[in-house]
Amino acid sequence: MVTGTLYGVGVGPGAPDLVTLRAARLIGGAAVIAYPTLAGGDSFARSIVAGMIPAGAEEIRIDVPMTEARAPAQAAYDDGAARIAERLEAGADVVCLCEGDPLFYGSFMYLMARLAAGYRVEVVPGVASPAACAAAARRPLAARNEGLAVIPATLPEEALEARIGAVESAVVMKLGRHLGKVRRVTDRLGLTGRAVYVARASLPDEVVCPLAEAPAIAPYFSMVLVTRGDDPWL
Ligand SMILES: C[C@@]1(CC(=O)O)C2=NC(=C\c3[nH]c(c(CCC(=O)O)c3CC(=O)O)Cc3[nH]c(c(CC(=O)O)c3CCC(=O)O)/C=C3\N/C(=C\2)[C@@H](CCC(=O)O)[C@]3(C)CC(=O)O)/[C@H]1CCC(=O)O
Ligand SMILES: C[S@@+](CC[C@H](N)C(=O)[O-])C[C@H]1O[C@@H](n2cnc3c(N)ncnc32)[C@H](O)[C@@H]1O
Repeated sequence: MVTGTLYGVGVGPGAPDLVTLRAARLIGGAAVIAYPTLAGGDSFARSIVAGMIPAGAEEIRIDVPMTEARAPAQAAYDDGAARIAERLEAGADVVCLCEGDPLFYGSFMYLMARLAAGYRVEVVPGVASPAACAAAARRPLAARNEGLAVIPATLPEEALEARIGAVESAVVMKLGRHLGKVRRVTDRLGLTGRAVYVARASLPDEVVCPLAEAPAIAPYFSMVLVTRGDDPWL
């Protein structure tokens, strides 16, 4: 029997009308859908495309412990990949949902690493969150000869300072409880005044404000955009 195809489908940053036509077509025709969930809770990725999932589609929930320790998440991906492989072996295609873009800090890459040697894999890119945050803030990410660094706020404070201090423009992701640390760093670098905070871009409760006015603890789906020097796009 011919085995099924694994699709890694980006569903964008939150607004359902930022889902690509290709993603919508695959989700709308899916018999088996897989997605990551957090501590038994709901899936953000699934909520974005809930209106596109066919009634009666089989759903594979992969409960990923989002902890700093790698081993629990790895065990969850092992288990999820095994359940997906069963369906692929039976000839079914599996559509795996991923918030934003699947290969940009996305959970899908860990499933792909486990399944790509044995099965056909196709990846559908999605609107990645830095693009959505730049749009929300009406702020270019990079221009002309500028570089743009993508920096996780989960790094230790000294590493964060070295990296933000070394680049022209940065998007600092994964804020959550790390926001205070990021603000201390931009204060020391004299960049707080050039930094914008964006939370839940493209969703109805989106927030855009100067970093100085951001809450002390941010939601996980938020980031800071930093540019230094003169605005090169002027
Ligand atoms: C450890 C930690 C640090 C870090 O972010 O690196 C981390 N997630 C943390 C927190 C957290 N994550 C999420 C919320 C809910 C917010 C809410 O619902 O409001 C919260 C907040 C909370 O728990 O309170 C949701 C979430 N996370 C990812 C997706 C899927 C996606 O976006 O694709 C979704 C949406 C799922 C959905 O669709 O519903 C993906 C990833 N998150 C990872 C790690 C990697 C997986 C682990 C691994 O494989 O090791 C991976 C794959 C990215 C990677 O590999 O980098 C950090 C621990 C706490 C801390 O340190 O503050
Ligand atoms: C695990 S990464 C996933 C990134 C995703 N695959 C993408 O392409 O954007 C999660 C981080 O993406 C950022 N993020 C995702 N969606 C967002 C949104 N709608 N608004 C603001 N930040 C978002 C946040 O910094 C969050 O901590």
